[in-house]
Amino acid sequence: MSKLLEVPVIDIARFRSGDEDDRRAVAREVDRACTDIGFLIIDGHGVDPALIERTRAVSREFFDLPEAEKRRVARPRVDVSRGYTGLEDESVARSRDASATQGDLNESLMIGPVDRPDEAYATAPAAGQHFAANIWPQRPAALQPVWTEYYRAMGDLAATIMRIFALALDLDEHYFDDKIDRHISRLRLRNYPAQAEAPKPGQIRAGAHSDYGSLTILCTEDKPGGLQVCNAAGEWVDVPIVPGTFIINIGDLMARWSNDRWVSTLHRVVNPPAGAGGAARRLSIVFFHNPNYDARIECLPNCAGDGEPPRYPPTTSGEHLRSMFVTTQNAAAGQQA
Ligand SMILES: O=C(O)CCC(=O)C(=O)O
Ligand SMILES: [Fe+2]
Repeated sequence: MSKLLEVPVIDIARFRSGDEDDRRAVAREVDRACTDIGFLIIDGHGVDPALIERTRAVSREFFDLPEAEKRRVARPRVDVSRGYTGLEDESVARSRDASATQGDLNESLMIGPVDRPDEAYATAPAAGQHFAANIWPQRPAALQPVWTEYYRAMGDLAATIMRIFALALDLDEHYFDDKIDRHISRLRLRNYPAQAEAPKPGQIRAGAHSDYGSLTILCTEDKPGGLQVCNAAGEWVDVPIVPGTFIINIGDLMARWSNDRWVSTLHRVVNPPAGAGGAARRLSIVFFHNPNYDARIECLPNCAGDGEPPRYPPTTSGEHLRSMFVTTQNAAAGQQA
């Protein structure tokens, strides 16, 4: 079978409520998408569209506030991935290429876990800053409750997807359950403003990068200047926007777990064409699902074999993520990690 070169749409309702054959059929489709392109679009996910709309509305309201007010909830340190990051303060491409210095043309606000596990676990030395307190803006007042609800909904959806992943990797469906039950995921809203001035040479909305964690759940909108992925033929292809769906991609930890059977694909967000005007403003709701900080990330038992040794040294979710967070921040460059 030739490789998929475009991102496929997969209906996961058949996994959520189907019989054994349906569930395995979904897992096979997902395995192919993760092997060939690392991205898929999911339909039939069961998330309430009204919750998505409310999340979008409160977030847009936040980004419309004056810059000085947004800076009041600024990200405090490079290793604390919470709060507001301004336009050009970050270069995600640096996660893969140390020489990439152009600031990304988006601003963002992010939170981490909204439900704290027991205190000893949350404050253990290995927990680092992964359970740092969230930094909530005062306005809009509805942002905290709405984002909290959205974060929980994404945690549940990610748990379902991780079960599909387990089946797709020929593991017990519940293999990942105890590795994600205290997940250190982040919810990040990215606002890509319309571009009144031409970007600098080489500067785009989000530079080429792969995501760092287990999987990402993206809800975006159909605007000029969108998401592209680099397929197995080395071509940048647009990810289609299908109303009512989420875009899912696997992150580096899933690639490491599967010993590169699955690909953590390079992707980027390109600029709108010159003259696109105000219509080019784009808002993405990005949920980065990350396993428990102490989850060991090492080649899965069935992903290595004769002639196929493990390609990566073992690490933990917490350590891998910390090292990626600190390499991509411009505003805080030079600050201690
Ligand atoms: O906004 C998008 O479409 C993608 C953003 C992204 O890749 C990221 O935040 O990691
Ligand atoms: Fe990304």
